[in-house]
Amino acid sequence: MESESRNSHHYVCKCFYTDNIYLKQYDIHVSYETRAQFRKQYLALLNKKGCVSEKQFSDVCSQDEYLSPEFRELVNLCVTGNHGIDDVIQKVLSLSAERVYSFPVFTMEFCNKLIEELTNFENGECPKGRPNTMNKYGILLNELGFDEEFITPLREKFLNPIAQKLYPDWCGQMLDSHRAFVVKYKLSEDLDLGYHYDNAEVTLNVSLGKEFTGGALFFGDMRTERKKTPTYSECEHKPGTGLIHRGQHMHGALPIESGERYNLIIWMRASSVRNYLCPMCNNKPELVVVKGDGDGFTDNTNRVVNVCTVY
Ligand SMILES: O=C(O)CCC(=O)C(=O)O
Ligand SMILES: [Fe+2]
Repeated sequence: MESESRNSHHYVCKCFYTDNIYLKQYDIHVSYETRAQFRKQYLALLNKKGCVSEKQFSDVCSQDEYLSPEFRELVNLCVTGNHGIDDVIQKVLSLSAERVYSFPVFTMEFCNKLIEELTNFENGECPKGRPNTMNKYGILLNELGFDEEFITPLREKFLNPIAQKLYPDWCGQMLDSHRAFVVKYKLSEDLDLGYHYDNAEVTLNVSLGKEFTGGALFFGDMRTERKKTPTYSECEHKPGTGLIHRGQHMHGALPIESGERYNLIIWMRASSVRNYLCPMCNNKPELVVVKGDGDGFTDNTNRVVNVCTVY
């Protein structure tokens, strides 16, 4: 029984990414690969259903238009044909740190809107949790109600196919939950982030802006492969662009020198691996029930440790 659940992966068919997309407003299911294909195939039908102006057509197309065109092309490459890791690596930028890649993710228009939302939330009265013990000014995206409508579909539809190609050895094909938050750095607030590894199998870190100098990420060794002479490389942030890396790849952030820096961090997790080995303590996890989403462990055994947790 145990080995069965250890080996059983979960799959979706490739068509999940492009077909059977329901447009509630027009009550039709469509396929969307490119805007040109979509226009050719559906414009007449949409016209009949009352989608008559160019603006209405653009609104229909814009469901994914917060994503940069290069990002959508990258995902398309990952889900169509039998492209291997080398084809995908050619489409992304390989950075100086080992197996750290960068690619455009969001449009700048979207980044600006997201920062505006985050600022409103920060200035509001709601009590706020913090993403982890290292950030005083971070914002957890589930507290903004962004998980269901934004991060979960982004992970399932777009990030999983990329992680699957780039990190098959880090369960890139089995990512089934996440913790998403925004970190913020500014001269009078948090300046930098200490050297650490993430509670994640694969991490995406997207720079949202605003304007800043300094604040580059630095990478060292993998947590479990510390070298005598540690490796060290720096990777700059570029607004709209994401960096993807293995969660266990040790890293930190250099001090910001001016301006304000906001980055969206998505720690992606695979229950199939962490259920057997906790990446934080390196032991078999002892499960403790918590309120909220927990850290990506699932309970196959019903063995839960009874301790008090402080929220
Ligand atoms: O400041 C950054 O861009 C990195 C943040 C980070 O590594 C983390 O929160 O895990
Ligand atoms: Fe990190």
